[in-house]
Amino acid sequence: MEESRDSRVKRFLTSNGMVILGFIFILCLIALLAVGLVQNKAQSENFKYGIVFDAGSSHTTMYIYKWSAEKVNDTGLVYEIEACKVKGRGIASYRNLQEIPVYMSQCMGRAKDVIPRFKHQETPVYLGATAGMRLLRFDNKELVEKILSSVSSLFKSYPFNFQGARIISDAEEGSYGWITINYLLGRLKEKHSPKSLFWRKNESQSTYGALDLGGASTQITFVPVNETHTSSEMLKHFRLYGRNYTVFTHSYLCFGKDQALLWKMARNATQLQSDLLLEPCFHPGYTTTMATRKLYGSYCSRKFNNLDQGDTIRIQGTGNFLECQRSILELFNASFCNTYDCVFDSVHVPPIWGKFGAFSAYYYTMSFLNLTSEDVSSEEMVTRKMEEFCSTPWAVVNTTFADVNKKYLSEYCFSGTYVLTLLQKLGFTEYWNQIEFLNKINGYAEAGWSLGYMLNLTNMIPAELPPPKPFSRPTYITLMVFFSLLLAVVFILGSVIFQKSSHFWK
Ligand SMILES: O=c1[nH]cnc2c1ncn2[C@@H]1O[C@H](COP(=O)(O)OP(=O)(O)O)[C@@H](O)[C@H]1O
Ligand SMILES: [Ca+2]
Repeated sequence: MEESRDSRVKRFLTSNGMVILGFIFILCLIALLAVGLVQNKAQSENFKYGIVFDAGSSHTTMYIYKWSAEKVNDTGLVYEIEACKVKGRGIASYRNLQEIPVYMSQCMGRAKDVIPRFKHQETPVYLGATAGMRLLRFDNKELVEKILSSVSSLFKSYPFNFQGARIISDAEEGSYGWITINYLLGRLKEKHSPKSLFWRKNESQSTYGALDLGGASTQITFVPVNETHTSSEMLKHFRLYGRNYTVFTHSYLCFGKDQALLWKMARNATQLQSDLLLEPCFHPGYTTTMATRKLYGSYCSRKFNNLDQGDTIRIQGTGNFLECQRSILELFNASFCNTYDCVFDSVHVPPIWGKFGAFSAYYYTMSFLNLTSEDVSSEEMVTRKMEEFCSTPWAVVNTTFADVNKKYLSEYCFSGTYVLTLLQKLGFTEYWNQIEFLNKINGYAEAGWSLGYMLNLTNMIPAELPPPKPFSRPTYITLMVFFSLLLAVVFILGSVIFQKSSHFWK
């Protein structure tokens, strides 16, 4: 009786001890998993940063990009955390070089605040200048060098890793814009299906063409269906994520919207008998004056210089869409064309096909005019809107859009008509519904050449596709948890059975 009570107590203690042990074992496993997860999360938060100054003809913008160091070779994972508009005009318009660092340093100060201090030294800074500086280079190479070296010495005085300030080429501007949008839209990398343990390729996705409209130049870049009839200078070859791409890219200097307007007005002003220019692309009732030095001062408008004119001309809007479009059409000289796929400026653009992303001033203009929606699927709809908008008196436009920047507002009739005409000339008449007007893509970053430029210079897009991991991260974690729990159950069961069997043998 005494003995049996003793053995019951012993058995009770042993079996409960096993339970407690098993419990501790499970707790340890859970703790291990939790530590593993937290550890991996901390690793993925090892971020990198990059700074690109887009020195356009009208203004400069500083973009700060951030990405996870772990996922460096994936696609669509870099995002823009800051877009700082540098105060003042484009860098090519400064004659007093002391002014440039004053404005630039405000954005550089912002970069110092936004990027953690311990990352400053490893963060690259690039400045790329576009058509404004290309135009200035025709007139004054020395001044171009001075501007770039003034910017460079400012950047060198900051704790970042300065990588250079230069004018990017036409082809770079077009190609990097194309890379940016296709990277952000996830069009460069084949997607793998996570449903299958065996990775398989989805059908290959086609890329988007890129349309960039600036103030001084405009670019079109896309993969042509057939490149055999295209001049090899306009074709660029890339190998990205294991695939070869041949893109057609062309930049039209002077066909940016600011230079086109100046050029058009200078052309019309040559026929003036007085100092009054009637301008159909401005709203009725809109008046302004312009220094002839400015009107004829650009490389693009200079050939119309009329020496007989005084210091200023008066400009008065008439708000006539048809007249406006007619005067814009005169800029597109097709006299060298001899085949159907030929457009302005004697450049042969291959036939348009596939989807296109239109950004920068294409987007700003069409978004103001409410013409970016998918419902606006034809050229006629845009034409009707422009006819109505251009004929609206300036007083009405001005009060309706009281909070819109006056310079942009006064030019939206011209800009909208110009966008319409330019797209017609590029061959989009039948393909209007193939165009998507893009600004910030999927919330990651603004469309433009600057992200593509940084991706290229930091080697973030590998030529070859990295071999895929056998399991996706969620599958990996699920399997780990499952096997750990199985292990625990087996261990506990084993212990219990062992315990029971040892009693049996006693
Ligand atoms: O809010 C806006 N509304 C209309 N146009 C804009 C707005 N913001 C910028 N722009 C225009 O976008 C264009 C940007 O051109 P950019 O300065 O990049 O020249 P580039 O690319 O030819 O060197 C300019 O024509 C500028 O006036
Ligand atoms: Ca630009």
